Amino acid sequence: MTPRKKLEGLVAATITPMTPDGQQKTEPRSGGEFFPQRLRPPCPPNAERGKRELGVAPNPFSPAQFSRQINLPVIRQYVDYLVNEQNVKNVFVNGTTGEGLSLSIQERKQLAEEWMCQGKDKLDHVIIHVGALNLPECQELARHAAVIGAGGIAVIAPFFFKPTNKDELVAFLQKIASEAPEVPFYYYHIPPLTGVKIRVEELLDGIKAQIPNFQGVKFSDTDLLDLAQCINKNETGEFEFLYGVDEQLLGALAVGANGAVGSTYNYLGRQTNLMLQAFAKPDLALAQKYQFLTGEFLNFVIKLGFGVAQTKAVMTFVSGIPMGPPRLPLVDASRQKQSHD
Ligand SMILES: CC(=O)N[C@@H]([C@@H](O)[C@H](O)[C@H](O)CO)[C@@H](O)CC(=O)C(=O)O
Repeated sequence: MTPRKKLEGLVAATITPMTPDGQQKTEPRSGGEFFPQRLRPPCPPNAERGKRELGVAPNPFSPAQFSRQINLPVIRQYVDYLVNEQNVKNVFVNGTTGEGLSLSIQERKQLAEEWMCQGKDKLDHVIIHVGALNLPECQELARHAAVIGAGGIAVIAPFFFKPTNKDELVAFLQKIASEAPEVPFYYYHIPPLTGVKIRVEELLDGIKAQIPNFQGVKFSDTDLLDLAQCINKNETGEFEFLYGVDEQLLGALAVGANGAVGSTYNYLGRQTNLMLQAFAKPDLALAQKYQFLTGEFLNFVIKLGFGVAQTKAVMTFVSGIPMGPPRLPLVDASRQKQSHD
């Protein structure tokens, strides 16, 4: 087995492209030979995608509104854009930016497969978020991610019935991680959205004994003290800490974050890579300059109301790749603006 390349640097939190009219684009296109033949056919044309999801034939008469809204054919162009234009070679699929929790299980699998397929020989790491509100779905997605050869899986804390302490949270994560024991496992810490505020530093204690494939944390919180304490505990460097608040990445790098996962790396990847280079040099003044640029941009758009819908609009504008509208309950950025006017 070739040793795994360490996950560091930038990871784009991918957007899920959707068609404006709810119709799935079906034009056939070429794809790589990714999946082992015995498991599944390699990158079939999109018309066929979804018909053979783990052997389950979809009902052609069902209102497949939800699965038809995903614009799978643009993923290929998206991969090329990230790699060639933004110099970003890692992706985090089906997370917050990807509206993962608003997609059906089947859609999440299709997207994961598409990213694996189109990213073959182009991307370094494809991490699939497999978190959901119930264990069976998380486990199913974890097994699926393992079958398609994902470079890692990540899980958020469930946020309807919430774990109230570290043991409950670890027990939940363990049941998912053990379904894909060979796949590096990341805890996705995002308390502003989950409301689960269990400190990661606490969670790390003894984690390897319970989750042998535990690989690290996607840390999407502003609590840099918690992050710093995690990194301080990680003396041997066995875990990776990927920071998820793009506007203060430089602070996270200063306390030792290995890299970052975020929405802005879709279109500000090249610029943020320059910040990473300046920080590594070290040229702190230059690194600050880049961080301030991101901060100014985000400060401006956050005041106007910034979220996944706006990320889709910005990415469409910058890359020229049609990302489409978000799925309800999120609404199109232009409509959202109108309703606020
Ligand atoms: C709440 C949220 O969406 N946070 C973003 C950030 O990249 C965020 O968009 C950025 O820092 C701007 O505030 C990421 O942490 C989310 C993310 O990585 C994901 O899509 O899973």
